[in-house]
Amino acid sequence: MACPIIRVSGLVTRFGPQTVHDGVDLEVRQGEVLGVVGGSGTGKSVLLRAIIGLLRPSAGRIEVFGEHLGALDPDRRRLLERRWGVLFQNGALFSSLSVAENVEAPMREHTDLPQGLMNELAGLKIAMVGLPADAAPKYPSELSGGMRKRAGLARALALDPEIVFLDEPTAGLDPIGAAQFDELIGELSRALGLTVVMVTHDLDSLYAICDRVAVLADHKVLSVAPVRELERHDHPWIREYFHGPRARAARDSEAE
Ligand SMILES: Nc1ncnc2c1ncn2[C@@H]1O[C@H](COP(=O)(O)OP(=O)(O)OP(=O)(O)O)[C@@H](O)[C@H]1O
Repeated sequence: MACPIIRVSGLVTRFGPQTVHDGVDLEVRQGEVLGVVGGSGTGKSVLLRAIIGLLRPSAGRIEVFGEHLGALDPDRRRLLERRWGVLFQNGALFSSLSVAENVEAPMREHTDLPQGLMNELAGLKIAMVGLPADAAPKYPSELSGGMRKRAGLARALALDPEIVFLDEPTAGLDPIGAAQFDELIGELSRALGLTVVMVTHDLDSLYAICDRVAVLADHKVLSVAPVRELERHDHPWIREYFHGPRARAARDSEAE
């Protein structure tokens, strides 16, 4: 069995009187595509932000690549940050930078590569996510939603990360665009041996590319299992989620 690349134990997250997580445990295995699902407001995005160190948990421990995030000095933290890439919910591109400049931004922040090499690498990443070369000089406002997501993914891949975190990558895409994006993530994960942690509401994505799915409910991770096993879980939210009409449609399209 692949070893855990991320280990979250006893995570508690509170905002004032609100407790979002109350003892979240989760292990992510190297090379897997892990989906994170749960009702609205159950703390999926907050969990992602805690794992990448954007948010300090109230209690608990988060280890990434065996390093305890809470105990890292800033230099070690920066080294660790180079090993993952993040695609935020809306792509979060810098609107005043071209696509190529967006992809180069992490290189500029974390490396001393000469400009020529950065240009070349950005071109490679742009091609890798299936964008045409003429997208490179364009600004985010000149791209479709699907192209912006791809550009965000190219930026997440800029430093050849070992883990990619995706927050609702297919939200806002039409079903064909969403399926193509799923396919791209699956292909990249296989080809590059990437570990992918993906917050999603998209049942199609779970069936299409996730090796396992973690369910957040009742302030905890209730279960982590392949989607076919989760279908048999008896928690009311999981039952409703996996046995509603949308789940049936997703299962049927996977079977086709
Ligand atoms: N910085 C913050 N300060 C205060 N409350 C916050 C903060 N960030 C998130 N929250 C609260 O934490 C809860 C969980 O938020 P989160 O965005 O993780 O939910 P989610 O499961 O991703 O939901 P959705 O599926 O609707 O995107 C929400 O009630 C939210 O209002």
